[in-house]
Amino acid sequence: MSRAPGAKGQGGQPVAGTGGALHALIIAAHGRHYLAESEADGARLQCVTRGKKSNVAVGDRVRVVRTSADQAVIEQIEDRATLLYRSDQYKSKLLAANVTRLFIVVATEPSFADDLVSRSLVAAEAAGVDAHLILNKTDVAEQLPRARERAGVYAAIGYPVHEVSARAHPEETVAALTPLLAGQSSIFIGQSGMGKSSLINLLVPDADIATREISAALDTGKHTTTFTRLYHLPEERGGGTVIDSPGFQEFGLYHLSEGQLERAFREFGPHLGGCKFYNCRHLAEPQCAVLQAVEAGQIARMRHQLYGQLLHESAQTLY
Ligand SMILES: Nc1nc2c(ncn2[C@@H]2O[C@H](COP(=O)(O)OP(=O)(O)OP(=O)(O)O)[C@@H](O)[C@H]2O)c(=O)[nH]1
Ligand SMILES: [Zn+2]
Repeated sequence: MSRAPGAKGQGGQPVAGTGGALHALIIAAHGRHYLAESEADGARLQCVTRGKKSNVAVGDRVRVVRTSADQAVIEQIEDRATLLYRSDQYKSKLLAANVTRLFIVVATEPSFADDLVSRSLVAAEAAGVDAHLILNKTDVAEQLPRARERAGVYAAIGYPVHEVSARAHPEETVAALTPLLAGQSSIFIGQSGMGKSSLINLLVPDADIATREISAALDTGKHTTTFTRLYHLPEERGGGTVIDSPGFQEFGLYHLSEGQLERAFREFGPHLGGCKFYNCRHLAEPQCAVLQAVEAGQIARMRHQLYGQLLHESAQTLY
């Protein structure tokens, strides 16, 4: 499949006989190339944006104008219910749009990073997305108590933790996760090796075929796991969609303001307002209710340290 000289060559004008604007859902993104699915008939369209804009995310609902049978230009992004993104000092990167639920996949082994889990939770809070943890590989018995204890820190502050084993108990895993996914627009994120692909393959029976099709349409060559894509869940299990994002090592949140950060640590909530200074940053101020809660063991030190790190990062943005 050749890629659109499309937009540029034809000035983005609709091709005669291909119809006018269409509503479509972005189901994959690879650099500035997107794959959209027509809401009318499910047709797949390779899309580009006008000019150098790259502010489109998987999960976006867009209005496109066809430039050929299978190519289109994105004209407009519909209002988003939610937008998840990460950022570094220099720029931000859209992760997914219109997601209602985020699942962070962790496992008994390899060991997971609290830093990445907490950053994902902060991103979810800031975006207004409901967040859950999936603790996979419960069959690895020796590591289970420790992993449970570590996941328990998140359960204690209100994030549901679902224990599954994609390999040893696939049917139970599907049964446990299906009601959580039905009718939702979900995203799965996780470090490499946690079993995210194994879970997606259980939940989306034709995920491999769909990925190959998307990869071919986007012309990504061998890099099949380096792009974010959206799958439809089987109707007989209640439908919904799930976005699989490639694993990443870093989850920068430089774009969040101090106020957003304070609110994104939900266990700080009951203590906010109890500080001596109304503009307390909860770092080293005297009579800070948050610091007192850390000392009293009511707030996990690890979480407070990350809060401090994120405040530091939010002061570093160059954009
Ligand atoms: N013991 C055990 N192993 C599992 C389970 N689920 C997945 N694995 C194994 O864990 C390894 C990683 O699984 P993947 O599904 O490839 O993990 P991933 O998180 O998608 O990792 P990347 O593909 O690197 O992003 C594979 O060898 C799986 O067979 C489980 O429930 N129990
Ligand atoms: Zn304070």
